[in-house]
Amino acid sequence: MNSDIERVLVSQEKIEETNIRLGKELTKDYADKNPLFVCILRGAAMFMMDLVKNIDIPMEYDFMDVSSYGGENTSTTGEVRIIKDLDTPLSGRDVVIVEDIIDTGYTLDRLIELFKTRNAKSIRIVSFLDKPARRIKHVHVDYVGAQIPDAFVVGYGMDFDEHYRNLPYVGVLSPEVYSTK
Ligand SMILES: O=P(O)(O)OC[C@H]1O[C@H](OP(=O)(O)OP(=O)(O)O)[C@H](O)[C@@H]1O
Ligand code: HPA
Ligand SMILES: [Mg+2]
Repeated sequence: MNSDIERVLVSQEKIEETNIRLGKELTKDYADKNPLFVCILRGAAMFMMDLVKNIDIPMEYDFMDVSSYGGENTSTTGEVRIIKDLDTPLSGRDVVIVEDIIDTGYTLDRLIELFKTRNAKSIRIVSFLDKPARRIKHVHVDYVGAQIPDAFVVGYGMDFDEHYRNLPYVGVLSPEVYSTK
């Protein structure tokens, strides 16, 4: 295990199981809807690619890049910047927003508001992780992989200062790593 990781929260095995479960639920709920899955870069990229392999219906996907946690920060600024917008029109579409983690809820709150103005037919959220203890903006998360305690986690797409995204599991980052920065 990476020495900067205090403990593993979601193992590779558990990740696989979770993606199979979520894929089945979404396959059932979106049959005949041709949903548009919207991956929120960069954190959700790894989850999205695993998830869609478990979805067995016609569907499309697109990517959007937004950011709120800058550089060496473990807390949000509350300001959500759009770095890359979608290429697909949302009007009349059944949209599924794919996130890696919901923390304060600012990112999702902003995205839901924006997608409503683009006349999406429906908007649902699938997030690999949910950290309810830190929620500021109340957003309803329709599909959740796992709830986690209030700790800064990395791996499986999630970063600290752009590192650790490639870890194949989710782990709690040792506080020494960011307190000595
Ligand atoms: O609920 P919130 O407090 O808004 O936090 C969740 C968001 O923060 C992280 O993204 P970040 O903005 O750090 O960018 P990244 O995905 O490129 O790492 C994470 O991937 C979520 O998108
Ligand atoms: O715990 C976290 N880890 C990485 N990125 C994040 N963005 C919000 N919360 C987190
Ligand atoms: Mg993100």
